[in-house]
Amino acid sequence: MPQISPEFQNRFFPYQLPMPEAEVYLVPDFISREKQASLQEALTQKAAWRQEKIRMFGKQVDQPRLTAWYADAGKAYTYSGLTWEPLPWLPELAELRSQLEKTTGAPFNSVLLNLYRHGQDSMGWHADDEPELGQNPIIASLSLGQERTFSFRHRLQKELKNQLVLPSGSLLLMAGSTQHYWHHQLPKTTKLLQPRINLTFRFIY
Ligand SMILES: O=C(O)CCC(=O)C(=O)O
Ligand SMILES: [Fe+2]
Repeated sequence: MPQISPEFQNRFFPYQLPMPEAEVYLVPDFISREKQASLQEALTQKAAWRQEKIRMFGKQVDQPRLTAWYADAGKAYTYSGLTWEPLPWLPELAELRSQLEKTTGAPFNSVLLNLYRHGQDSMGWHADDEPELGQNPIIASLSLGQERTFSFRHRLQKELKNQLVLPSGSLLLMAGSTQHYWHHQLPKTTKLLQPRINLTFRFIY
């Protein structure tokens, strides 16, 4: 099972969130200030954004965000009931992957991109616990652009919650038993917001 390195755990200990039965780090400025805007621009232009549908109350409706999925050849992934065929890595994504692998000591072979166009784009409560992610998945989630609120809620003790703001350039790393015990979401807001790109790097078996 892939593990995050003791070097990462020591170096980023101050950034670990105080959540029981979880291992979550929020590292601000993981992507340098100079790189954030150009990366967001490049990915907005070049990523193969798709408008996927979801079934809601028996109807097909647009997912409230655009998505794109890149992975090593031969990997297929089922996500919210959709099966994805991987696209070859863009150079920008390959570079982020190697930066993440170097820093965390963990391997990543896929990345899901989410584009939240405005405050009404969102992602509902879920855990990243699909079987192909394995027992204790390590999910490295990068944010670019508009800062957004992100929340955690314990799956058994519903009163245990944590709400954070994900700034541009930040890394949210979820590891250990986080996905077993916690759900997370990116809620809608009525505030007028600029676009945000989220990249979640994963390892698929
Ligand atoms: O946009 C985010 O920060 C959350 C994305 C997420 O949870 C996911 O892709 O599974
Ligand atoms: Fe997620």
